[in-house]
Amino acid sequence: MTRRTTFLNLLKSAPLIAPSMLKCDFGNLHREVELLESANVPLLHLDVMDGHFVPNLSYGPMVIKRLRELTELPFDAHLMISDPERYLDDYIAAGCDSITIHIEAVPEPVALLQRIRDAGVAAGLALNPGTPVEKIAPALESCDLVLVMSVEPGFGGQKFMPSALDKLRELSSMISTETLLSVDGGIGPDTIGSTAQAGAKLFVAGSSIFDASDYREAATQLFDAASQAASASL
Ligand SMILES: O=C(CO)[C@H](O)[C@H](O)COP(=O)(O)O
Repeated sequence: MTRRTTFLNLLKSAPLIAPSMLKCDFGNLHREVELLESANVPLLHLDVMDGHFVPNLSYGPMVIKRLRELTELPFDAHLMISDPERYLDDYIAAGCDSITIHIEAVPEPVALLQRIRDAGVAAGLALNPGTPVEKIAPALESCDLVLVMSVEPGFGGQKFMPSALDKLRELSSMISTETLLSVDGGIGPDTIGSTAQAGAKLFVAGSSIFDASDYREAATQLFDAASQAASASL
């Protein structure tokens, strides 16, 4: 079984709440991972920023490799970087289970998505708030995951942009049922329901988990809100 197959199997347990490891306490990574495992989250979302594609820097493959030694939770890596093809092998070797690149960084992404799949890793494509869905349409068959940004990428703690809802609705009618539709930015108890109704299955949550005193309670609240909204829209 490849990492890609295991990652895609997660879809069966949707809604999936993915803590965004941009907002964690980097001085206590081991403790943070333990707390997230006790919170029963199904995966971790790793925000990789290069200070060039986005105006912020986070962490790279060395930190991810060390994190990999701390947990068996699947890693959903979101590369907010220019020239991802240059660094791809490092993220594969670091133990990522899915790797998402940005259409704004790779306007012709099919070959790179295929390279990710050939490495046995799930391939994802993200689009920024200002990018229309048509830009990624030709590449959708090469995607295991599609990530709709509901804030401008770069920082946690921003306000959810409702324009993401139309994109989620449009994409859910375009992708296969085996593709994970993901949303990232400003996801909390008040916003997750509308994104679940619009078709999202994987919800990246930073502030709404890491600013809470009890990660388990926060993740459960998000899971329940997404489940209720998803079943109400059936
Ligand atoms: O990719 C990101 C920012 O580029 C983060 O994943 C995202 O913003 C999560 O943080 P929050 O839930 O606080 O919005």
